[in-house]
Amino acid sequence: MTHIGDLMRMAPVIPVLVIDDLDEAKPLAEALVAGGLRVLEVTLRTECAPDAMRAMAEVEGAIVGAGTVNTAADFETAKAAGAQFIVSPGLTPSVADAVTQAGLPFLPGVATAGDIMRGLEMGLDHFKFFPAVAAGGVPALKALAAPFAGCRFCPTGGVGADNAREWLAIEQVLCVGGSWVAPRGGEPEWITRLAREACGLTA
Ligand SMILES: O=C[C@H](O)COP(=O)(O)O
Ligand SMILES: CC(=O)C(=O)O
Repeated sequence: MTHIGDLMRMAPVIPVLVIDDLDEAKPLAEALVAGGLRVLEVTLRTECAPDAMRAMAEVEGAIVGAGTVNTAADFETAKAAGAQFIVSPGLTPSVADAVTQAGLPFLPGVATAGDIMRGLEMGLDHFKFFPAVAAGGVPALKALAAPFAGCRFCPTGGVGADNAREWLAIEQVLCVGGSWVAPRGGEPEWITRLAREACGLTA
């Protein structure tokens, strides 16, 4: 099984995608992969998200997972759509059990020390820090990460081209998540350019 840490190390940014129009899904994946971003999080926030995941998985090189997996039922939807990894804004036993039993890479959201401790009790040590800016920004994650040296993070929520480097400079941050690399309705050429710029963030 691919470990979530391996996916987090593939590029500095995991695009967080909200797809309204199924026809845009495959061109969007092509544009992001062309720009160097292969790990794609499709949020289950729109009706077409499961079909969008199926369409995007046809793109060579794309690794398509589901985000906004808030319940065990959402997990079943994601699994049926072929999700290769699972992202959740939070951490609950029902979602964590379902994902780990299925053996899929899992990136649950945490925002407090208690969240991280519950994750560690479940055998998890890679987390989304969400909502990154609203939960206190870079100083909050630095303080939170200090007692949990073995944990790794993907800050998401308010991260953009203007502040991503600051987050990526934190030793325990493997990548960031964000929607800025794929603005809704953006032209593919523009999205490829944004993806290339995102790939250069750790250069
Ligand atoms: O809910 C928001 C997503 O996690 C992405 O956040 P963002 O649009 O601030 O990048
Ligand atoms: C925000 C978030 O973590 C998600 O939609 O999965």
